Amino acid sequence: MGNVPSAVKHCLSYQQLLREHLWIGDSVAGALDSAQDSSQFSGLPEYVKIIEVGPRDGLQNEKMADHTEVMKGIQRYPGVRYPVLTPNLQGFHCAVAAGATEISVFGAASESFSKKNINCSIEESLERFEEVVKSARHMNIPARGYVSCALGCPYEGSITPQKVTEVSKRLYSMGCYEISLGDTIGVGTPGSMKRMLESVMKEIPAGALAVHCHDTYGQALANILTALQMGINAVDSSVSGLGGCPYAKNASGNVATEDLIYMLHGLGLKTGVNLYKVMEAGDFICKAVNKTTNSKVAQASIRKA
Ligand SMILES: CC(C)(COP(=O)([O-])OP(=O)([O-])OC[C@H]1O[C@@H](n2cnc3c(N)ncnc32)[C@H](O)[C@@H]1OP(=O)([O-])[O-])[C@@H](O)C(=O)NCCC(=O)NCCSC(=O)C[C@@](C)(O)CC(=O)[O-]
Repeated sequence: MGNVPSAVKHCLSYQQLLREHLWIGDSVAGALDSAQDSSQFSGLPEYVKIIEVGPRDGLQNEKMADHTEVMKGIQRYPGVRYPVLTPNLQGFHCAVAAGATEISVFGAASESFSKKNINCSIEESLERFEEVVKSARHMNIPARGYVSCALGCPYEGSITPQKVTEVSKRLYSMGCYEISLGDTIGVGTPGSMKRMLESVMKEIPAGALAVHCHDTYGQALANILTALQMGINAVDSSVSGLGGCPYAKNASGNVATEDLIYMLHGLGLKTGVNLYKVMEAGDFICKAVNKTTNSKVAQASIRKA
């Protein structure tokens, strides 16, 4: 990795740790001492897919080199997808050249956020995404779609469930296999999550939806539980709760992967992920970027040690 800056080196070893311990899915053995019982909750899925966004969302506020350098540096393993956010065709071609095996287009349900984040209107963004997703499909590269500001916008305040539904439907119709609904600034509550999902699920099946909850107001786990009860079984999270969006000032990171796993395993749901090994990855990356973990589970285990 000759001239790779140290932040990127950290990212590479971090990716490695996550791959080994999270994406490959070690067996879950005795992750929790507490009783595992989901019987009090109706409608929960048996298995929850966790989409680890730490290497991207978790580090996007850090001073780091371009993704090409990171993608070139990582060691590839069979069966592992290496997704990259691609705002336009230019980004798509760079990502493919760098070996991305999955891409995500990222739109918003708020005009103002769309303009700040990707410098175009919602309609223009959807036209660009059409081209990107079409190219991805030609190359058999799976495409995922994000809808930011699904529960509120840092510039416009509240966003209607209808708008979220409209943008999600367009992304789904163009061929995104999964739509991740982002509470970008973490202002949602179980009530607003339920209202938004009720609307979106009239157009898109639960199996093609994921939630992406930032934890600014401490509502992320409650919002995720609401989504699970409504039949969603894919959840984005970031190890140690690192991250935030450069265009959503004061928004905290995503829900911590450790806390999410703790809740899911406590409910008796399967994830295929070993909590302790994720905590090791969290400890590693926090030290590397000189941050304190936002994971309550990790904090509790530090206090216990
Ligand atoms: C989308 C752009 C690039 C438009 O930026 P722009 O300035 O409108 O682009 P442009 O087409 O006018 O081109 C200007 C220059 O940018 C270059 N350019 C054009 N496209 C690319 C590209 N893909 N990669 C590299 N370079 C690019 C292009 O080549 C040109 O270079 P020049 O000729 O001046 O040297 C910009 O606004 C941008 O980079 N936005 C991304 C910002 C970002 O990373 N935001 C955080 C992502 S996280 C998120 O959105 C939320 C999420 C997903 O986590 C979920 C949630 O929490 O809600």
